[in-house]
Amino acid sequence: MLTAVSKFRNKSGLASTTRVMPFFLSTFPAHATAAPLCPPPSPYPSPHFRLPSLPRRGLAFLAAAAPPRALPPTPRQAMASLATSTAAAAAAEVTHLSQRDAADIDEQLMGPLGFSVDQLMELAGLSVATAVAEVYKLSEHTRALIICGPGNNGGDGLVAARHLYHFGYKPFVCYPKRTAKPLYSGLVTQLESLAIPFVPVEDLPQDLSGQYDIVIDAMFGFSFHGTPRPPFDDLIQMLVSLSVVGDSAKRPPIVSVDIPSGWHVEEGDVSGGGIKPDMLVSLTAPKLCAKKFTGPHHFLGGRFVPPPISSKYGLELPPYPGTSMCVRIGKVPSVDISSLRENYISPELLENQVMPNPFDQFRSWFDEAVTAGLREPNAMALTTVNKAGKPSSRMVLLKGVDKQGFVWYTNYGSQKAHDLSENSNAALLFYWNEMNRQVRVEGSVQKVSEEESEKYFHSRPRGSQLGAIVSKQSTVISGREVLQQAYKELEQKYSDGSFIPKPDYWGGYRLTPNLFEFWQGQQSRLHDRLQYSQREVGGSTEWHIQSRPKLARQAVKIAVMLLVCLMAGATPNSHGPSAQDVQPLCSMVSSL
Ligand SMILES: NC(=O)C1=CN([C@@H]2O[C@H](COP(=O)(O)OP(=O)(O)OC[C@H]3O[C@@H](n4cnc5c(N)ncnc54)[C@H](O)[C@@H]3O)[C@@H](O)[C@H]2O)[C@H](O)CC1
Ligand SMILES: [K+]
Repeated sequence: MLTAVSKFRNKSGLASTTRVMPFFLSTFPAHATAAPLCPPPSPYPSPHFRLPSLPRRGLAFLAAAAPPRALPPTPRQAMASLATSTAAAAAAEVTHLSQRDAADIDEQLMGPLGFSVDQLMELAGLSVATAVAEVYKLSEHTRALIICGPGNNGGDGLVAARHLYHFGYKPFVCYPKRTAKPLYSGLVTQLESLAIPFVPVEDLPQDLSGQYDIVIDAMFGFSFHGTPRPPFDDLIQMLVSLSVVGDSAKRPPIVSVDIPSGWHVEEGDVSGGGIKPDMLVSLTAPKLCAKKFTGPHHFLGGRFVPPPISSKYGLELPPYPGTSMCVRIGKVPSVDISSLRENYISPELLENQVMPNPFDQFRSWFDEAVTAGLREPNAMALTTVNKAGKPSSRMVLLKGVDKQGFVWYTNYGSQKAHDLSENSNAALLFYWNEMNRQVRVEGSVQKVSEEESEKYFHSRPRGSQLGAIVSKQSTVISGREVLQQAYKELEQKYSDGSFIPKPDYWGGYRLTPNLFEFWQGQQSRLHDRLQYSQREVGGSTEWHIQSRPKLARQAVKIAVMLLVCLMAGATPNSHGPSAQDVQPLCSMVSSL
């Protein structure tokens, strides 16, 4: 039974992250065998419980099983990936503003369009914080130094500092030229109430690398002109020296808000000796200097541009994905795959905590995955192997599970069906990323009865029934229109709501397991793994559990015993160690 759920940590992007699994306190009730897949409280009917219909992708040119969509871990992650995909397409069309147009837009927004500076600054600062959090994960970039200038760019920095604090970062603010206006003093008071340290310029170390994991440059925005005056000249130089450190992994990344401070708003880094930020968060629309930005992460923030501004200035801006406050623009950086690393933090998975029957254990984890709001937790990778020993995998949707096995439906003319007709052995894999959990199931596969397939077929929406008839899986067709045309014709044929017969070439399969493996990711790759295999005991088959950590502990015990013998100089011919010698080591072994 699920008794506690906490929010999942975000996982995505380019750096290592720590994922904390919500803590599930499991009590394993005796009735668990009869627990439903979804929703949890109702009993599950025989022959197997049917999962509710979930949305499927459209049919491709090579007609294929409708694969489940990828499981997006959190809405924010989904947004992040969408942001990334939107970006490439949009990059070419994004409008870049002149200094004058940027100032004009500002005036329009805060004049006839009814915005206040506080509002815009809040949205701008929030965009900066969300863009930073999307790229620079908390686990590796905790300490953030935000250097704020005297104008609104500095105000954006103060707001971003507050949001970063609430996201879990540890902000430090350097704000040498404070502005007396209530808006700014309010922002300072808010930061003080969070005990965010304000660092005087003279207390900053010459080399910022040791003390901060990320530096946010919020000194100057689009109203900057000339050359920077003290103390910003020195601060900018500090960031310049930081950005020339060769190995970017060894220094904190620099994030510039709207304009890399000190750059000409339209011409960019004219002298070539200016800041070279790793990330630029353009606000409202990128300014002309952003064309000279060569860092890996260019984002757009300030999701407040109303249509009158867009049309007046002919703004072409990328759409913001979902509810995101920022969108990546520009080239998507190539990721070093080997650096993608998760540190899993989960409750322990111990032998004495799981149910003796793996079907019950599966149901318990499945119900927890559903309750935790995972998308399509019934998506599973099905691996089949043909008679030549060639394996192939694809995602399918589990449609039912009971003590007889795992059921899914498909076209009997598909590749998987062909493989299964030659070799009934198959494997299933469930991967519940956000819960740091994976379940492997292996066994043999048989077709379900025609009656069972009929029953399920007619429980599906009529559209899916027609889709199953139209889709001749794994056959090459000349185009999508062929399917659409066939679908249309069938739709017409059955427009009177009459009975749609199940085609012979469509039906279910059931995998009868002989092995289950439950995996739970743990810190430092010391994952928990419990395997259930079958054993013949007194003429009947029983499930037997083995755990990897247990095996590892046994190995350690043996090694320590061996050490005891070696230390005591024991050989087959010697008398071996005395009881006194062995006593402390034996206590150690038994405590393992
Ligand atoms: N509509 C929007 O796009 C929004 C933008 N926001 C942010 O506001 C800045 C622009 O703010 P603004 O106050 O006009 O100017 P700056 O912050 O760039 O700085 C002005 C400030 O700096 C001083 N200054 C100018 N040049 C120098 C120099 N050479 N040396 C020293 N000091 C200099 C000047 O005297 C002023 O005091 C925009 O970029 C966005 O970041 C809003 O927050 C949201 C709406
Ligand atoms: K800036």
